[in-house]
Amino acid sequence: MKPLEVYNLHKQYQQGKQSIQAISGLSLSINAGEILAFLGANGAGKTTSIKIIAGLIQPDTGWVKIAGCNPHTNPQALRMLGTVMEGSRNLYWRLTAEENLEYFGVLKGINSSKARKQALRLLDQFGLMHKRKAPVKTLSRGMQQKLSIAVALVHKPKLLLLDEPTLGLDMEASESVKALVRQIASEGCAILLTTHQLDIAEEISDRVAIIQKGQIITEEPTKEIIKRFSGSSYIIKVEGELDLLQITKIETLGAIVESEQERIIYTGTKEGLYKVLAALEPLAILQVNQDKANLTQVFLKLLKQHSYV
Ligand SMILES: Nc1ncnc2c1ncn2[C@@H]1O[C@H](COP(=O)(O)OP(=O)(O)OP(=O)(O)O)[C@@H](O)[C@H]1O
Repeated sequence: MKPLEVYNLHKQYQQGKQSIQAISGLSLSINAGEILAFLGANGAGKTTSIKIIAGLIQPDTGWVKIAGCNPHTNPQALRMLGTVMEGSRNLYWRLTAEENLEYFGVLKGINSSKARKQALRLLDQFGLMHKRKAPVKTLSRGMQQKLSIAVALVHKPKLLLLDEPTLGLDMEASESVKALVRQIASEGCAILLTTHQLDIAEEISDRVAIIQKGQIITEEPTKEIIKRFSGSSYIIKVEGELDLLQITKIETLGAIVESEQERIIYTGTKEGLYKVLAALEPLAILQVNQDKANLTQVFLKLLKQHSYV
């Protein structure tokens, strides 16, 4: 049974006389231990989808199952769900870090002695033990964010909805939250990550789903999508100067010599690349790098392609 299955969701909002189709036929699923980055431009339909998954709003048609339970018909589903939404922290500011964890644990249906044990385990795992007795309002933003995630995990959910986990955090806090997110996934929790920080999504997600105008336009493993969009250009650096004959030879093969940057660019097949490298002999080849796309480029290209469809 998958931690999350979403099938054919549709949702329309009514605004006066105008109807807005926020979601049209959205389906996706996440396996245990997997991080799915759910990406889309402003207004694409991410929040609406997440609110439906969290049982907060009803879809017009379609269904959601969290570990086999539908959150719209079976409240048990919410026991298997943890949510960290940006902007609305799931914490009580006057309570201490430990009290927050215990309180939310009990609220999610675990008994108080288990909640206490879980609280201590999470405080330790999240590096917050020294702030155990500190009221939340006195914690730094990074610590509050870590505690928010810990609180969402206190009842050991199968699925974690994580919205903008590193927004506004400094480098160190951001690194630590990223490592924790990966660790949580490696312990078996499925994570639905929404973020506009595409470098973070690229770094920590296993799979990417891109939504545009309420529809998924792409869903594939992060590494594969990057590979698919990475160019067939190679950047070659050699030791020493090229002579005129070599320059003519490699230019005939389609390479471009960028003398100022002391590099050669070749766009083409691997076989073509080998011919260029052979033409450079006897100079020593210092490096050959393939031009690699990043998720931001992929995302922008896909949105552009699909806006003409
Ligand atoms: N309560 C509402 N009433 C009317 N329209 C709404 C409502 N909530 C969202 N919408 C509209 O539905 C569409 C999808 O919005 P949604 O908030 O789901 O997008 P989003 O991808 O989360 O955007 P963002 O990245 O800006 O948060 C938008 O056109 C939005 O204006």
